Amino acid sequence: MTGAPLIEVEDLRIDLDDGERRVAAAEGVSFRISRGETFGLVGESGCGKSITALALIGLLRSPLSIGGGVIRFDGREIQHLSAAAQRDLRGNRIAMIFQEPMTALNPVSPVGRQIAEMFVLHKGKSWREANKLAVEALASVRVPAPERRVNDYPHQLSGGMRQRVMIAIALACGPDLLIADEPTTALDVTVQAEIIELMRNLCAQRGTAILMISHDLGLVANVCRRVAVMYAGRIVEERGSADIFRKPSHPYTQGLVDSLPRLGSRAALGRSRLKEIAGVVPAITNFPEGCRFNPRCAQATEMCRTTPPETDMLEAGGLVRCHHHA
Ligand SMILES: Nc1ncnc2c1ncn2[C@@H]1O[C@H](COP(=O)(O)OP(=O)(O)OP(=O)(O)O)[C@@H](O)[C@H]1O
Repeated sequence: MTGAPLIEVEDLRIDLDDGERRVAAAEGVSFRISRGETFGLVGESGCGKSITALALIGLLRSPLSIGGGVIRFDGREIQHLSAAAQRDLRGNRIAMIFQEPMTALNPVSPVGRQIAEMFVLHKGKSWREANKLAVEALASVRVPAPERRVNDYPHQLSGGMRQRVMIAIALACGPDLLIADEPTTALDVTVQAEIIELMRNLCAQRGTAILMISHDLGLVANVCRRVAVMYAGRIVEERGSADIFRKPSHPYTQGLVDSLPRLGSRAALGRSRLKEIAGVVPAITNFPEGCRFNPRCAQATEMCRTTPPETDMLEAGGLVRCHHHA
């Protein structure tokens, strides 16, 4: 590990331009991830997690675009790289896996070929060599009988096996950063745990940093050392994973913690309902004045309705954006 961050996001703003006006879908987003570190981005659907990830890898497309701020990867500003250099960065140094592997995999190409392609395109290997490496890559993600499975098409594999193939493709070139956006949301719980364990182990062995994105705070805190909580396009709290559970500082984080089933609790046993956060995430075009969480917050005061809170450093370590933080 070196002291310099692997990726550094400073005051990032993402604009949505609907042809008539330009609004900020995300703003003031700042965080850093060191080499080999595990960092989570958590929040309900629509808070801006995925668009932040897409901005990091230069894949935002119209009507969304970067409206301000800086993204540095290994000291270089991503926005100022040529399209070819950005492509190279994506294949070689930053990889991404998504919720539904079927949309990322090519349905008419055997999975072995799709893995081998990474070695040919990004590492200059011959097809013969790349095919051998593809079998090894499938074995590394514990796909049984990899020498036969390389010939399978994506539809011949289960959801869990397809996600293993995606991990093999993502890690083929030995990236420095793996972005995992809801990687197991479509899978059932036991398969989910296996895939997370596999991803975590492989990245730890290879020193690959993870940016994990999910609506599930329990899952993210289990995998990541640090967690940033996002609400309505802003990071509202950033803490060490253990602290987030022990002493959440922002009322929104508190709400996310309260909505998690606890082992052995009545809710976990299905006998009572979990405590949900009342209300919904506002649409981008309708962010409230002041603190964006104020309409859903039991602690909101007049100041919360008029003045956006600044980011405060917490004595115990971490950051929070709330006028009345704990
Ligand atoms: N191509 C697009 N055009 C217009 N709005 C978009 C587009 N992509 C995302 N958005 C909007 O940007 C906001 C943030 O979306 P984003 O996908 O980042 O949320 P998220 O927190 O990742 O949630 P989810 O888990 O549902 O993907 C949402 O309000 C979404 O509707």
